[in-house]
Amino acid sequence: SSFWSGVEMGPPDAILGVTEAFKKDSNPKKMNLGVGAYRDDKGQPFVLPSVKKAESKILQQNLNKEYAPIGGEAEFCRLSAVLAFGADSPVVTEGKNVTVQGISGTGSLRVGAAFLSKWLPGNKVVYLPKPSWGNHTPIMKHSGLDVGSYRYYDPATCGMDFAGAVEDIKNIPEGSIILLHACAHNPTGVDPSPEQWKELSAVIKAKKHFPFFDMAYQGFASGDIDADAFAIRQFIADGHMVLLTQSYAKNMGLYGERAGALTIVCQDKEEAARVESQVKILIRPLYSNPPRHGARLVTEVLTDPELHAQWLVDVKTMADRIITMRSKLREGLAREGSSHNWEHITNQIGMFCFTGMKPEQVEKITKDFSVYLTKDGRISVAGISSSNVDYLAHAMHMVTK
Ligand SMILES: Cc1ncc(COP(=O)(O)O)c(CN[C@](O)(C(=O)O)[C@@H](O)C(=O)O)c1O
Repeated sequence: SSFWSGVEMGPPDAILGVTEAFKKDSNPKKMNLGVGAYRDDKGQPFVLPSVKKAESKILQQNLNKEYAPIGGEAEFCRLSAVLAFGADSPVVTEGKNVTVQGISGTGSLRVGAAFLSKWLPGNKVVYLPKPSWGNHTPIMKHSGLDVGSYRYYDPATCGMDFAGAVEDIKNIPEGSIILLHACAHNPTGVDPSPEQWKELSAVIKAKKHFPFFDMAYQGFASGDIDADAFAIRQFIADGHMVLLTQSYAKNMGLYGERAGALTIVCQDKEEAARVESQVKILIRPLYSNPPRHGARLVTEVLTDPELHAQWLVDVKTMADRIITMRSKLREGLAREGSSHNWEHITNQIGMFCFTGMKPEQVEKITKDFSVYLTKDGRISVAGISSSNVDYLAHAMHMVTK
């Protein structure tokens, strides 16, 4: 017998498994609305022009392939902190930030959670919004944290259950970890308003909770880098010490390059030095040091003024196309004669739309129309184009009428 005869077949990933099923479907009208990856209006992956130019500049520099430092290149880390907090933020100007390069958003979340699990003096339970990104729970559990939840989404309105969120956060044991999506909430596309962020900040502060921000979509939600960083900057202004993870998968299209960052805000440089030493001690046995190409691309784009300007255009182009597809889908459903209120399709923001379709309707739209999406009814709006939006509206109408 084999060593592995006891290994059972695991279930396909709830999100990435949808793409596997999509690839097996021979229907020419099939649509993949599963994984949160941007596609242009021809349904093709999009390498940002700013990134392409940065790449050719880098190749001409004949750089070597030496190991990066455990925490990644210092310049990449500095630029990531500036992007998130703003160049004039005291977090950056007073060196209160420990910022290391992570393996995109997922790797940054994993190291951040491991750090909290080992060093946070409070209640080592992280409370996720209900619902949250499917991978958050296993990432947190693998890091040694227990996982709880707080109300966030209201199925009745397909909007935010703000009163429920505040009440739950008030009742969570003092000094717990509250995970917050900085913008473009996944899977619901529902974000707090600026006023609601201010109230959440006050409640979290009053309860001495620890805010853990996951910012995987900065710039990608509204098309404005600074607008999408409102929440994180508000919490800093309100005096919170936060942990932040960033990803360049979406806003720079660096999905497969795995470029991301983890920041832990400290009270001063001395404390930052101690914290950084412990973060490196966690990284070394996990993957030793991060991949360099993606970090070099980010650094080139953010430091070359022409490329930085081009990048702002590129990220706004992506955000605007998604916003346009939301409107076209809603108009298409109205044209189909749907009697439902689909306002949430255009009220929600970012990569995803939480359609409100029930699991049996999701099953039917996949079986009858080869439209692929996750069981929770989430669709990646980026998978919609002007050539398939009417087909989708028809399919959604047929399974929801
Ligand atoms: C809230 C959130 N946080 C972190 C990540 C990690 O992203 P990365 O490690 O690639 O930087 C994602 C990506 N989530 C997906 O877009 C999605 O939900 O489809 C998809 O990329 C994924 O991996 O699931 C995310 O939605």
